[in-house]
Amino acid sequence: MGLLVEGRWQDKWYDTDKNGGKFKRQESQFRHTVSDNGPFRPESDRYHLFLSLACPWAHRALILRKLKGLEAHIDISIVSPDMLENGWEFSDYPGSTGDKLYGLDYMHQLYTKAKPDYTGRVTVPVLWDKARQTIVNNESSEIVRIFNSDFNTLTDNKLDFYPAELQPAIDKVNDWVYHRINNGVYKTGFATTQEAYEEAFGELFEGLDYVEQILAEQRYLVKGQLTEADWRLFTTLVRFDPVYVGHFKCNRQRIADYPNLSNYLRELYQHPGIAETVNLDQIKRHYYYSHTMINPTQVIPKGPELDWQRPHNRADKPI
Ligand SMILES: N[C@@H](CCC(=O)N[C@@H](CS)C(=O)NCC(=O)O)C(=O)O
Repeated sequence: MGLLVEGRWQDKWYDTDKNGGKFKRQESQFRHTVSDNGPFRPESDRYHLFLSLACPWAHRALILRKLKGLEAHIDISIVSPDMLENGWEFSDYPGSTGDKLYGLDYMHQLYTKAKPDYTGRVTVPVLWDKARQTIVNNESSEIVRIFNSDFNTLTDNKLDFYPAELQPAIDKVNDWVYHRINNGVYKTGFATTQEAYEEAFGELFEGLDYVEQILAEQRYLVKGQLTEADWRLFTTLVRFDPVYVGHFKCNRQRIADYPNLSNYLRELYQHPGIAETVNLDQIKRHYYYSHTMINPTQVIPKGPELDWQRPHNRADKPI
């Protein structure tokens, strides 16, 4: 685990000391978009997605690629689940691919290929442009939107997970789901003081309790329509019982203990194409093996037993 400073790799863990033990996530730095009139045009086989199957942020992008029929147009490279002193690396771990474009050993080499003096964290996902040999975007919330709409002329896939009329409602939900839940599990797990842990823990479970209430009344997070807000929540929910409960000490209760959330999780998991984007082995391996300051033995728990293929009751909801 580390970061690049003026293009040189440094092995350093997150510094929580200056924030009273609190984990603060950095802003992503490559923020271009794909459009008909900019430098990054929507073209088949021009872009490549670098991702980790373990990472919830990368998982959103993988899901949208699948749902929007982009697999034939945008190929992927999957890093190793192990993120240790060299950060994300490429290997032949089962389910990973190696770097299909350049045969690099480490993800940080891709960042310096794009920007030789880059300073910052080396994160996934990365949307890469093969034509210009640079990073288009490394912010998953934006990659999700690029996939949702910017390749429609190529795919003719009109599914819309961010429809104009629902955007204000989706933005509102995303905002608190991000702070309390998606990033909330990290704030809880990476806290290095009791106070910071308890604050994040409280906000996380308030957030989950609130979602449980919403899902008692409607099928999805925004007005009974499946949107990006649901996929963004899904990637955290699917990691919750196998990893966050134990590894990140998010243990007031499991998703399995929430009737609505657990049915909702199963519905999303059973959505066509989604189960194959979930690699539980890599998910568990990444967190338990890479975060050595939380789990120095690197022992990976065997459980829990999960059955997300069981029937769900979500079709009964009025909206
Ligand atoms: N805001 C970014 C965050 C991505 C992110 O933090 N990914 C994690 C993996 S789950 C990562 O690559 N961490 C490496 C690091 O922070 O050095 C996004 O959503 O794309």
